[in-house]
Amino acid sequence: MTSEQNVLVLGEGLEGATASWTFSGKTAEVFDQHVSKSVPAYESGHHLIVRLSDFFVRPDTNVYEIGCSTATLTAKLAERHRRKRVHIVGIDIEADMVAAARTKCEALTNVSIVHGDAQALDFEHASLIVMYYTLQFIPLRDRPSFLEKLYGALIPGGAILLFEKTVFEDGEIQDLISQVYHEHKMEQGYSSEEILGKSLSLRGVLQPCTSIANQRLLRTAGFSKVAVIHKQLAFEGYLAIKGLVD
Ligand SMILES: C[S@@+](CC[C@H](N)C(=O)[O-])C[C@H]1O[C@@H](n2cnc3c(N)ncnc32)[C@H](O)[C@@H]1O
Repeated sequence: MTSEQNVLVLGEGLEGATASWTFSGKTAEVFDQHVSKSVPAYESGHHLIVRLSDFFVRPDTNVYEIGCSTATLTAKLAERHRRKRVHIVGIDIEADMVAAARTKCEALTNVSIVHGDAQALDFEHASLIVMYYTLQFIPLRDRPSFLEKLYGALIPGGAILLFEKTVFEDGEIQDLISQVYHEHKMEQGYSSEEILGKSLSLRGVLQPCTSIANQRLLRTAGFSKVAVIHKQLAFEGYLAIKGLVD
């Protein structure tokens, strides 16, 4: 039997097929556990974003988390800025994620959870836009215009915090980082079959770029200041600031 025909095991009881990873259905139910085991430094990345958000979030603006999943980070941002007259907006394309996000944010009066494809939505008067491992699921050809749209929605001095899984330019480094990442997943309790299954299911769905390409994308969209602010194996975070003058 070929890998295309196999039912793949993906961890947390999830099943799938090659090149067919989805965030809908059962994935939403087990997402919090799955993502925190799969993404190295998942929680410390959230902490970094929350701390950095203090420098950019302004009263009477919108703060967006695009691809909020179950709203773990959206809720942390809302809690941090609850005294600031700021509207925190979590967005996700998957109805099951949106339902879980709305439940998690029920008690937070400064949060809206929007169901939709971020590529088709309008953004406005934003002081901060966060994408925590979401842009990697948007088709490569659409990323330049999408980032230009987000740049246009930011107020001067506003920022984007973008986290992405990346690939290394050097094949040898890519190979050894991949091996260490597999070991990390084994330490999280995943079997070899689950690790391979997840990797096959993400084929063509998660499209990573190099660090250089991501930084170039941000600069081309208009951001005058771009820096790498987080790095753990292939998982990288960028801060991109819109200049006070365009
Ligand atoms: C890796 S998860 C994000 C994790 C989340 N930010 C966190 O901190 O736990 C990616 C999310 O992006 C969503 N997504 C993918 N493409 C999207 C799009 N075009 N518009 C809105 N959400 C999207 C997926 O449904 C998924 O929930």
